[in-house]
Amino acid sequence: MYGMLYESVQHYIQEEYGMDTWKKICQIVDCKHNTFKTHQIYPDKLMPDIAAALSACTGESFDFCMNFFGRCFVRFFSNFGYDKMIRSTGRYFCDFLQSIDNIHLQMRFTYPKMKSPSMQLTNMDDNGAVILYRSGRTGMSKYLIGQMTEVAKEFYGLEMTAYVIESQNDICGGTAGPIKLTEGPLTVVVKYRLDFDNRDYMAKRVNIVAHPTQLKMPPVDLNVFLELFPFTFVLNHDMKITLAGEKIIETWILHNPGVNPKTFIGTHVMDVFKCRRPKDTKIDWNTILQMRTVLFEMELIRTGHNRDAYDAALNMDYENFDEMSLNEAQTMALAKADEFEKEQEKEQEEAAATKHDEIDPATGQRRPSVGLRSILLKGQMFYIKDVDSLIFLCSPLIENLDELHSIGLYLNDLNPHGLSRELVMAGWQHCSKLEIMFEKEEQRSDELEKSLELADSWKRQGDELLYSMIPRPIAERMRMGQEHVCQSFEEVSVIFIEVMNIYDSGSTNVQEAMQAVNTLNKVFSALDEEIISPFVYKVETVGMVYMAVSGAPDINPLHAQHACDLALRVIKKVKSHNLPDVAIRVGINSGPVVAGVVGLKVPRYCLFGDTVNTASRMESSCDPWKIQLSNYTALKVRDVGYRVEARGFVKVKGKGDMETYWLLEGPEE
Ligand code: HEM
Ligand SMILES: Nc1nc2c(ncn2[C@@H]2O[C@H](COP(=O)(O)OP(=O)(O)OP(=O)(O)O)[C@@H](O)[C@H]2O)c(=O)[nH]1
Repeated sequence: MYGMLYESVQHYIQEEYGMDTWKKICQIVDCKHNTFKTHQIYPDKLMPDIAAALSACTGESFDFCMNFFGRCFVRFFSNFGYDKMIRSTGRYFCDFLQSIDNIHLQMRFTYPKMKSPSMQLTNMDDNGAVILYRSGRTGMSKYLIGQMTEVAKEFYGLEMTAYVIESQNDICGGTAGPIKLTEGPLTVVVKYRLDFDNRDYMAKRVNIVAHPTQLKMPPVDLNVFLELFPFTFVLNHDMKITLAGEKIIETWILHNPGVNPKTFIGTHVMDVFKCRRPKDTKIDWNTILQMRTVLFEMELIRTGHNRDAYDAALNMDYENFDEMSLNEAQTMALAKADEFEKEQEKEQEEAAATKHDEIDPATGQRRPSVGLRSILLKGQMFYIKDVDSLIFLCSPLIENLDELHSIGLYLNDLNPHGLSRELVMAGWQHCSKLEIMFEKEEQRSDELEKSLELADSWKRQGDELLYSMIPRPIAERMRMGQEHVCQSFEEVSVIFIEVMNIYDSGSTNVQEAMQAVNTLNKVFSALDEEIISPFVYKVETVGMVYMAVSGAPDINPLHAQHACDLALRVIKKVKSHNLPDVAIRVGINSGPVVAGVVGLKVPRYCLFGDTVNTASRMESSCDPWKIQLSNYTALKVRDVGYRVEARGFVKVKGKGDMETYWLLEGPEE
């Protein structure tokens, strides 16, 4: 389904439910698109999936969400100026309801691959109407109610309520997916009752009094129609073709070279046509009689595709054929067809031999498939009382000159007054203009996609940098606008790790300094790898000292154990690096601290209090490759299985004699 529908959904979900809800929905439906491209096609199931996700996020029902999306679409397409098109469909809401098919048809140059639904107004009265919706997509039936409700309100000032009278295959679609009971695509058929004030429209219909001169009009000779609409055909009650325009017969011969042209007349319509729209329509007299306001699309069945046989068949003067010579013409046409087939096979072998590219280097376009494309006729079935027949007043649906050629037709085959030519030429110009526009749009949206990705990566890098200076929970609070983030913690464990013998600060040797920086970087990177948030948080590095904390900013009752685990891990890890002469020593102390972000230019998360000073002393008075715990920390972890050894009383600067412990190992695994 085209991106335009998804753009409207994304726009209004973000506007009415917020960006976070939209992000959550994208996560749920695994949608990778930051934006949707208007003219790009996306999976149909995404629409019901997004509705199911919105329903899960908001508690609204699935139907409510699909109805909401339908309303979003109508509100959104005004951005493209389509509201003017809706307003011009007719004075009354019923006029609009009968023009929806046409609206989609007129948009087929802009959305060439559109598979739009078909709508048929089957009944009207003062209080509303009944409309029949057919589509190859599941899950859109409530979407349509939203669209019609919004159009009725926005463009006709009508309050409309709609409900489903009966339906077939109207299942929700989406990833859960329709359970395909039958092979091939499902056709969804839904009949709605629309309740709205329709008195004006009904009154208008009654008041149109035919002018007296119109009352006694002479019947029109059907051949006039066939001249005006050379692709037209007439059907009797058995739905057999009783009359046909010159061009439809010619085209049928062209597409069915071996068949006797005379057989076209008298054949059942469904033996020579496929009904493309409305889907799955029963082609019988009574059904079609009910569908006079519906736009039909009939595709001519073709059995063959060769020009020469056509010329041969066309140049035959069938009028004077008796049965025998008629077969002669057929034989000749078939011989021509065989010849053509052989030529084609030879050409394809040559093409295969010369690595015939699918893409024509001259135009960069895919080479058209050899042979003729079938022709699609669009029109309405009218009942002509005088001859008690149905006439299919139609024109060929041809988008551009390439398509005209691929069907084997020329501009002068198209009826001059039927606007088909103008449409083809306009379509052709429109398409080429559109192609340029699409390319530009593709380019712009690719650039937008790239800049969004770049912005994303910068944001990620910025976040990483920020989180390296400030713990994530603190950064999020500051991002939400919380000013001075300062907190006191009853008890944390502070860890100081010093890298020793790495550099003689008195030395002036640059080489040594460079070497020291490299080694320090290796050791600190190894320490960084052991920091597992939210259990332990890296606070800072000052010179050769690496400071960490457990129990802030995330409260953590096991802070002492996590601090000791970190210490044991880093001793083991740095030892495993076997860096010559390098050693580390670790000091840990537990107690209360105050923590907060200080500084504007380079904000830092800092800890304050005597607990920090003591932890630092535990490190600075520790032996290489050892972990020294304060008395308080040692008693805390000894009770939970950590092996500690009393070091005795240590003279600690600014603290006097302190009883400290060595940490030997963690609890038995
Ligand atoms: C000028 C306005 C409109 C434009 C440009 C437009 C265009 C489209 C496009 C591009 C699609 C997607 C089809 C596909 O990707 O295959 C679509 C689908 C659809 N349109 Fe329209 N449309 C318009 C007005 C309307 C209105 C007014 C209604 C009904 C009140 C309507 C009913 C639908 C429905 C129900 C679908 C869903 C597809 C389905 O059910 O199979 N459209 N339309
Ligand atoms: N890296 C780091 N070290 C700290 C912090 N707070 C205190 N210290 C260290 O803890 C030790 C004890 O601090 P104090 O009791 O204030 O001692 P001081 O007199 O300021 O500093 P010294 O000259 O080392 O005695 C000192 O070595 C400080 O450098 C801190 O937030 N970060």
